Amino acid sequence: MPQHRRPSRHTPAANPSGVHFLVSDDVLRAMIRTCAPGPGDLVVDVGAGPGVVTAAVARTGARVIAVERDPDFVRTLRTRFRDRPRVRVVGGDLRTVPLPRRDFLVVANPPYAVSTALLRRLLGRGRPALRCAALTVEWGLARRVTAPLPRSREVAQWACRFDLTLVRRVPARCFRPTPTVDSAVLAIRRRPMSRSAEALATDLLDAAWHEPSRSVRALLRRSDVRGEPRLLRRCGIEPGSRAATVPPGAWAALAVETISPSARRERQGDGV
Ligand SMILES: C[S@@+](CC[C@H](N)C(=O)[O-])C[C@H]1O[C@@H](n2cnc3c(N)ncnc32)[C@H](O)[C@@H]1O
Repeated sequence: MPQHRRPSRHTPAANPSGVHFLVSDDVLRAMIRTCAPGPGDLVVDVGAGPGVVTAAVARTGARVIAVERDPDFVRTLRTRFRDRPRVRVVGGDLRTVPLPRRDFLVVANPPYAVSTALLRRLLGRGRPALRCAALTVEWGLARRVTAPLPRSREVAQWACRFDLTLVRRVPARCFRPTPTVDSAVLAIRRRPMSRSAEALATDLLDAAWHEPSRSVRALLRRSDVRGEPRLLRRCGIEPGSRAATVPPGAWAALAVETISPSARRERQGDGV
C-alpha cells in the first residue's frame, strides 16, 4: 500500500503559486534511494517549499542547499531548519541561482512550469558539476526525455552525457493539491567520461543527427573513430544500421572506448 503522509503543520493549506506539494513517503524514499546521498555529499533541493524534501535529505547526513523563490516559504524554511547547520536556505529563482562548483546532487520536486528550464540548466553544455539527480517531473516529460531514441536533438545531447531513466510513475494523488496529470521520478546520472570523450560523443551524435539515413559504417569512415564491428557491437551499435537508430548512450560508449580503450579495459578487469 502506498503510504501517504497526512498533511503536516509544514504542508501549506492554500496553493498560492499553483504548485503541488509531495505527500507520499514512498515517493520521497524512492527519490532518496535514487541518489543515495550521505555525509560528505552536497545536495540541492530546488523549489523547496515548506521543506519536505530538504528535511528527508538532511536526515541522511548530507549538506543541503534549499532554494525557494516564495518569500513566505523562505521564512518557513529558515525557521524550520534554524538548528540544522548543514541546511542552507537560499531565497531565489532556481533558473538563476548559482549552482555549486563542486560535485553535487539534486533531489527535488520542482514546479512543473520550470522543469524544462531546470533540465537545461543542469544538463546543458556549461558542464555544471551535477553527479546525480532525482526529480519529479510530469509523466509526459519523463517519457520524452527517457525515450531510447529521443525526438529532439537537445534531449539526445543530454542523454549522451547523462543516463536518464524512469524510476517510477507517481500517481497524481501523491501531491496536494492533486494535479491533473501523473508524474514520474526521473533519475539523472552523469556518464563517467572525460571531457574529450564527451566532446567526441557530442560530435558523433551531431553527425548522426545531420545524416540520419547514413549507415554507421559510412559515418565513421569520415571520422577518426575506428569502426571495427566488434568494438561497435560492444558499444551496442550494429555497424550496418542507420545512424538515426543509434541511442545516444551508445555514441557515448563508443567515444569512451575511442578516447581511452586501455583505461576502459583495465576498469573491466581484462587489461594487462
Ligand atoms: C511543486 S512545489 C514543491 C514544494 C516541496 N518541494 C514539496 O515537494 O512539497 C514547488 C515549489 O517551488 C517554488 N517555486 C516556484 N517557482 C520557483 C522558481 N522559479 N525558483 C525557485 N522556487 C520556485 C514554489 O514556491 C514551491 O514552493
